Amino acid sequence: MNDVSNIKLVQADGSAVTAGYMPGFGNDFETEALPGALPQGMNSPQKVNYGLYGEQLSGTAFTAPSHQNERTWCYRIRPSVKHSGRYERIDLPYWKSAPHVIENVTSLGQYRWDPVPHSERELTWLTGMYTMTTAGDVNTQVGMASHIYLVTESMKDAYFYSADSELLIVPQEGRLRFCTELGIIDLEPKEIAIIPRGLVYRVEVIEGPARGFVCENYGQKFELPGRGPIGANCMANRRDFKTPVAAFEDREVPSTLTIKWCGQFHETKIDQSPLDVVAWHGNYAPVKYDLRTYCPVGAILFDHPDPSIFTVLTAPSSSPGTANIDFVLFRERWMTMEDTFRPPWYHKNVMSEMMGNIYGQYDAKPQGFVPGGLSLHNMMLPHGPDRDAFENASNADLQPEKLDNTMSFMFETRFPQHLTEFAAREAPLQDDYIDCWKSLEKKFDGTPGKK
Ligand SMILES: O=C(O)Cc1cc(O)ccc1O
Ligand SMILES: [Fe+2]
Repeated sequence: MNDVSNIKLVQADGSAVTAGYMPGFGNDFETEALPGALPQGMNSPQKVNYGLYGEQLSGTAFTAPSHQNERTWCYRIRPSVKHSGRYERIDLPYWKSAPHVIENVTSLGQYRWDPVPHSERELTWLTGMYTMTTAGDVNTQVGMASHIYLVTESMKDAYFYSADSELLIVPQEGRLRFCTELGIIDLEPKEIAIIPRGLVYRVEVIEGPARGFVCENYGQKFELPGRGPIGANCMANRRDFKTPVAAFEDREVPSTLTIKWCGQFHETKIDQSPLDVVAWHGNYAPVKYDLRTYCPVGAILFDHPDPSIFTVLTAPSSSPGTANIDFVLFRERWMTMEDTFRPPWYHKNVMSEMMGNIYGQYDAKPQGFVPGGLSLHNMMLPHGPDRDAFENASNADLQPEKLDNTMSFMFETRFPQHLTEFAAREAPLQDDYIDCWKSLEKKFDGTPGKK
């Protein structure tokens, strides 16, 4: 258990609190850690209570359509310009950004990795971020990167923000605390969090070592998918998303702030904690979500629908219906389809599929795709159930069956995903992955009838 006692969370009566949350996704929140800190009825009074500075954080263009427009008004001890200075380039050698196409690394292929193991190295949220794939272009704000994080150490008097991206975080092991400008998020496996572009934070280890997956979204923000004829309920429901209440630090200690900007990392020295927002209101905020509240909707008579029915969040691209990224969840559910091959069908997909296993067994790959592991089925590369999954599903007695104790996910992007050198040469790549289809037999013998 790491020491998290240097976190000072303040609530209205000045006493310490643990992380507290407000329900909803994309709604307008207001929260104050000290009574009366939030101006009412206006954003920029001539003087703000408590001597705070007013500052706007814009997550979309000022002129974005109103249903997409996101911004938050912060009332803080110092304006962010005081948490800034001269920037010096630093190197985080394992955190890569697109475009990052490496000569002699072949991204075309079906790949699978065992969990990246922990090592003796002491790693923070920044030094422990290992990029597996990149897609699109960080400079033109399209595409994504997938990362594995291995974190053993809390960031001490060190803060970070990404100007390039929002981060979707999917823990697999350990517990982390995200102390952000807008409040505190505690995160553990079976939950996810989104940290918006531009938001300053520090990551502490509550229970380590921690491992998980990150989807770094360079493009338009994640939103809830439209449910179409499904209606107003099921899948991910807005009320199950949780945004932290305001919490601030008034701490004057020499600190560093690291910024990710156009794929590069820059550091500046500051004299205090930048987590000094006492009150805020708006709709641009970090959020967490418990994946156990995801309500899957599926086929109840026959056939296997497209996996888009399990979309938790989607980050749109400029082409309607073709996502920059879909975050898709394969969790516990009943299989009831009659006369149906129930696991995923064999397929080739124009989208590129990076999958991760949080726990349990995935129905198309009963062996080899293990918790903490990843697989990549890149643009237009054939894949599907391994031989055992095929034989079992083709011959199963089709009673209603619960797929239990299973949680895998997919980061699916319209752009091809390029392997990093780390993914190709250092991470535990399974050389024999494609052999899982080798023993699929030819059953056709020219005669009609089911074989
Ligand atoms: O490839 C995979 O395992 C993911 C997937 C699951 C599914 O049910 C249908 C299509 C698909 O790509
Ligand atoms: Fe697939």
